[in-house]
Amino acid sequence: MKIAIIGTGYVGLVTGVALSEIGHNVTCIDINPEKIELLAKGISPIYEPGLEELMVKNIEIGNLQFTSNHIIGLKDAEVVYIAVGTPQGEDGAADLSYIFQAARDIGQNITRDVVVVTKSTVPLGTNYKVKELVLLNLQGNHSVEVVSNPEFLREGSAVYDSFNGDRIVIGADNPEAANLIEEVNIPFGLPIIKTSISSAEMIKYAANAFLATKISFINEIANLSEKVGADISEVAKGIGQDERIGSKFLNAGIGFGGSCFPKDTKALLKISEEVDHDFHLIKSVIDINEKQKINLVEKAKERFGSLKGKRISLLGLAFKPDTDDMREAASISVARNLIDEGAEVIGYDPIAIENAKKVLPESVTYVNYIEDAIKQSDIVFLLTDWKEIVEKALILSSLFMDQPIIFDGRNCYTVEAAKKYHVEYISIGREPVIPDGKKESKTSLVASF
Ligand SMILES: NC(=O)C1=CN([C@@H]2O[C@H](COP(=O)(O)OP(=O)(O)OC[C@H]3O[C@@H](n4cnc5c(N)ncnc54)[C@H](O)[C@@H]3O)[C@@H](O)[C@H]2O)C=CC1
Ligand SMILES: O=C(O)[C@H]1O[C@H](OP(=O)(O)OP(=O)(O)OC[C@H]2O[C@@H](n3ccc(=O)[nH]c3=O)[C@H](O)[C@@H]2O)[C@H](O)[C@@H](O)[C@@H]1O
Repeated sequence: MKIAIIGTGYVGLVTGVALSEIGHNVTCIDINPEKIELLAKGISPIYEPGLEELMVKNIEIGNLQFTSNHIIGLKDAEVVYIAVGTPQGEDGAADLSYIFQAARDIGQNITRDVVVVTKSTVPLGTNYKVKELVLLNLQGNHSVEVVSNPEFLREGSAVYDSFNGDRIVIGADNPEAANLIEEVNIPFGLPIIKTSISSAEMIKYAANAFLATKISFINEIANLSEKVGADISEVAKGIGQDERIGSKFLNAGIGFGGSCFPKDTKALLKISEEVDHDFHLIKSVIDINEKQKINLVEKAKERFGSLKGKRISLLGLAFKPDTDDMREAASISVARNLIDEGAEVIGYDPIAIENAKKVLPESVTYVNYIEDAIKQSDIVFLLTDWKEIVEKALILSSLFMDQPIIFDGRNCYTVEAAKKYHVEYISIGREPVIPDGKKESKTSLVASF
């Protein structure tokens, strides 16, 4: 089938590549000409494991094209996906300006009957507005249907998720349009759930809000556990074994970040306010998360009294491992707060440094190797559990720091491991580890590395 995708960000690009991989002829359109130039050369502008290889393969076999020209991209398209951003607006509601512009672009440039599929996360009722706008801008006599097809991929495993997702939601009021989009998706071999447009729009917000709630819940239990002498790792294991609860998304830490949970929880709150619904729970989820982001800074202040002049390395700057996305990353609030306290901040990330430079305070300095970050530090903050960081931070701190101390925002190590390496170790929802006895010799540490 001939498909056009508007927007080649995390969602649009991955969707375009995945649809081309299952045999569709896909043209991805973006208003950013630099992105399109890179993409046309087979270079992915984002770091996403496995994406570039699949993209190059489908460009070569002729299933995948890129353009910044809507006239070229929309010509003859039978299905048009909207995958533009819906960032948080000033009042917390989703900013729909990119969605509405995409709808106008579609209306002005389609050359045949189309089904418009909204992949972007949009508030209730948006799909109807999209249909209206497409029709209003239509240049010919074409029929237009809209389908809500929310996306559930996670950054860092977006390609895997596209082919292994738990479900595909198709929300449509018109059964023929729903059937067409089902046909597009059948080769994925995933369960398909058909709903009304409004239910599909709500499913996306409800899914993200539920996951965010699970995280804020476990973070509150972690904070309480610290005060009463329980250990959150044991508690999470104990409750996660109950199939009704499930073990996923029970990792306590420094709160959820990223391009979606923070904005989607706020957008859901706004949606509720607009219909006079007092959504108390989601308000608490957001508040808990705000506080949780600076949990480690508070702990460091308590431990040292003052952080003035302390050299603190932040290990992991992206909002989660395996991505270069810095949107709402915990490192942003942590760096700002540490600098306000007079600390010197050193940043390290395996992939996200260039993006981090655009959003972290100017006074942050960066190093290209984790070894250098730790060697220069009085205190280590572990913020993102990249595999490399987890493998190296504990042992390198033990090796290179005079008085090794790690504040771990992702609970990467066991208490036993911290004790073994004689590292002072402060994590979330667990007893701090205060090292006792003599540190192992450097030779024996190097040997075990
Ligand atoms: N990032 C993620 O992991 C997920 C995002 N979503 C949702 O998907 C949507 C897209 O998110 P991202 O891919 O992260 O956004 P993004 O900001 O990375 O990419 C959006 C792209 O759309 C382009 N664009 C904007 N207006 C355009 C127009 N009129 N014509 C052509 N291109 C245009 C921009 O230049 C940009 O490249 C959002 O609603 C988001 O909430 C849903 C699931 C996962
Ligand atoms: O709508 C979206 O954009 C996407 O949002 C999330 O995906 P993503 O933000 O890429 O990443 P997650 O793995 O969900 O992590 C989000 C944040 O929660 C944090 N988290 C996650 C899990 C956990 O147990 N604890 C925890 O603190 C992560 O560190 C990260 O900061 C959802 O998992 C996707 O299903 C959804 O499509």
